[in-house]
Amino acid sequence: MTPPDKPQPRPLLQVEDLRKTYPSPQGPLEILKGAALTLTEGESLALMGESGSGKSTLLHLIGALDRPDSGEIRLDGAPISRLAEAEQAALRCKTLGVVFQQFNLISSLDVRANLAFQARISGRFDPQWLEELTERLGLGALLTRYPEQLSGGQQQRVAIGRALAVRPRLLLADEPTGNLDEATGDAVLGLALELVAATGCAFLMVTHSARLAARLDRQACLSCGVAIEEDAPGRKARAAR
Ligand SMILES: Nc1ncnc2c1ncn2[C@@H]1O[C@H](COP(=O)(O)OP(=O)(O)OP(=O)(O)O)[C@@H](O)[C@H]1O
Repeated sequence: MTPPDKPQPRPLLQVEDLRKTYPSPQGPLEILKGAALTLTEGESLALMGESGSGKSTLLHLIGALDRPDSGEIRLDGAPISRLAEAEQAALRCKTLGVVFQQFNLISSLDVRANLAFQARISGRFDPQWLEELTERLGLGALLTRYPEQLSGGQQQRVAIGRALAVRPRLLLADEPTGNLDEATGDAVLGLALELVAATGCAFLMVTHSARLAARLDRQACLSCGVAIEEDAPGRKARAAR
C-alpha cells in the first residue's frame, strides 16, 4: 500500500510583485521593483543585501507599518496591505512579533512589564508561557530592572521575549544582533532560533552577516529591487517558490 502523501506545509507569508517608491529631491526613488518571496509555517529566512537595497522597507511593508505602491502581501491568506488601519493594528498585535536593532523597549516599564506589554494589549497574556520565556531567555534575575539598567544583549533578549509572548505566527527581525558584539549576537540568535522552533512560527530576519544568515533555513539577497534566493552553493534562483 502506498503511504498517503505528506501534507505540504502551508504558505504563511506570500509577497508578490511588490513595488515601493519614495519621493526624493532628485525625483522618485524606486526601491522595490517587483519583490517576491514565500515563507511557510515554521520556516526561517535571512534577508541580506547591500545597504540601501530596501531590506528594512520590505520588512516594514510585511509588518504593515507602511503600504506598498502595488503588489500583494498575504499573511495566512489575508491581504495585509489592503486592510483598514484598525485591522492592520490588530494583526500587528496578535499575529506578528517584531524585533528591531535598537531594542525599542519601554523605558518607564521594568523587564516584567516590558515582556508582558504586547501580550496584554492584544489579549494574549499567558502567564505560563511568559514564565517559560523568562526562564529560557535567562531573564529571571532581571525582572525588576529597567531597560537602562540592562546590557545590550539583555535588552535584546527582552525584546525577543516581548515579541514572542503573543505566540506570533511570524517573527520579523531587522538586524536584531546588529548592536551586539559577535559572541553576544550569536548567543541571542541561538535563543531566538530555539524559541522560534518552540512556537512553530515563521521567522524573517534582515542581517548583514552571511555567517548568521547561514543559521537560518533559507537565505535571500535583495538586489535591484527584487529578492534573489540562494538556492544552492554558487547558484541563485528567484525567491518566489
Ligand atoms: N521614508 C523614506 N523616505 C525616503 N526615502 C527612504 C525612506 N525610507 C527609506 N528610504 C530610502 O530607501 C532606500 C532603502 O532603504 P532601506 O532602509 O529599506 O535599506 P536597507 O537595505 O534596509 O539599508 P541598511 O542595510 O543600510 O539598513 C534608501 O536609499 C533610503 O534612503
